Amino acid sequence: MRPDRFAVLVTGGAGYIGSHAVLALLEAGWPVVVLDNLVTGFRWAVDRRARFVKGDAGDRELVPALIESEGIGAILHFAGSVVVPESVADPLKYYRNNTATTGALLESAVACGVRHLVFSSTAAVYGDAPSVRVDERMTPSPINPYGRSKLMIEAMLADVAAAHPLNYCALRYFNVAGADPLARCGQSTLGATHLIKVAVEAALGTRDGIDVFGTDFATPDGTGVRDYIHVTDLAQAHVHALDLLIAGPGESHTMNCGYGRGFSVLEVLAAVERASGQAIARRFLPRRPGDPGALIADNGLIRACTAWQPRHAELDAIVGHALRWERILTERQMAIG
Ligand SMILES: NC(=O)c1ccc[n+]([C@@H]2O[C@H](COP(=O)([O-])OP(=O)(O)OC[C@H]3O[C@@H](n4cnc5c(N)ncnc54)[C@H](O)[C@@H]3O)[C@@H](O)[C@H]2O)c1
Ligand SMILES: O=c1ccn([C@@H]2O[C@H](COP(=O)(O)OP(=O)(O)O[C@H]3O[C@H](CO)[C@H](O)[C@H](O)[C@H]3O)[C@@H](O)[C@H]2O)c(=O)[nH]1
Repeated sequence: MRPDRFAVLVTGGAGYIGSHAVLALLEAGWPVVVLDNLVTGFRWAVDRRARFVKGDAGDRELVPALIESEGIGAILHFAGSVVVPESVADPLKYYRNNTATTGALLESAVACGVRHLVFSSTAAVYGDAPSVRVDERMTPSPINPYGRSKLMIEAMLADVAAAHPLNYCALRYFNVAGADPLARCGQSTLGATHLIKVAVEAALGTRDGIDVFGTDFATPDGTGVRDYIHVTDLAQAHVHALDLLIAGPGESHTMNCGYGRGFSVLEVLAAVERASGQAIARRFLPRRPGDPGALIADNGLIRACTAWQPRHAELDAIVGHALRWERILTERQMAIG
């Protein structure tokens, strides 16, 4: 505990990335309050040392009351809708639950004098980037409503920080994967579409196999290349971002979160086969609409601005932890029947 410190509100703290961030904050000594409406998250995923409140991040009565009663001085804002194809089919859901909800959260934060906010942005803001390695100076150009809903929030944050005594870090996550190395939590999302999650499900037989979307990209083996970041390293980046906001002279930052290297779909499948000892059946299909061939983070900025030190960057570690968590989930589901 850091009794001299305020408490941190974690919206979406019952979700995949938020639940890992809660662990990182607790381990760094922060008192933590989680606010989550449980639309995709799980109450059991929240560490018992954190206070849990079920509710909406955009609730203009609940949030100010919570900020006042819990002594909240900073917000880590993970709550949102995250599925790209769904955002294409139902864009207004994304402008409501991402953009409008964050607007309401910011109103509460400003009204109550919250000074710091760390926001979950995404590499999806870059869209079809003109180069494989992207840095924060590139003009964002999202190609789907999900990315646009997040870029609108980045713009809103910049305006709010210019007008009020609140600074922020917008962290643009690349491809988040893996699970807590101590197996306390992991990705439990139902019907997930992320490659590593889908591949470990296929290895454990909870799905038949995997579709490989596109074999004709300008990449070494023709399949899509991504910068997979271990969720625990990403969670740690949030603790460093918070420290940066507190220490700094009120500046705000927009920073990539990735390792600066990429793996193809086939390399990921080979890693999952190595870790599980199971062959994964695959179908080769055309490209998914809107998929860039390769997307890799330039992470020079976060490395220069913070003391962030990735510890789990090896693909085998990311896949191994994801697989172990998937086994735990499968066993739990079998126990429930
Ligand atoms: N998973 C990725 O690869 C990835 C990549 C880039 C950015 N992000 C961003 O990171 C954040 C967390 O994503 P995740 O993968 O952990 O997703 P997730 O669905 O597991 O977590 C989101 C959490 O927010 C909660 N929630 C949603 N809307 C809410 C609301 N209005 N009020 C309160 N709680 C609400 C959900 O119940 C869930 O617990 C999201 O903002 C997402 O856009 C994720
Ligand atoms: O079943 C699958 C799933 C994925 N892929 C391929 O695997 C790669 C990674 O795909 P994911 O769906 O795991 O992730 P995306 O790169 O499409 O997008 C993810 O990372 C982005 C940032 O890089 C955004 O944050 C976005 O929200 C998040 O879903 C892509 O080449 C994709 O075509 C397959 O071949 N088969």
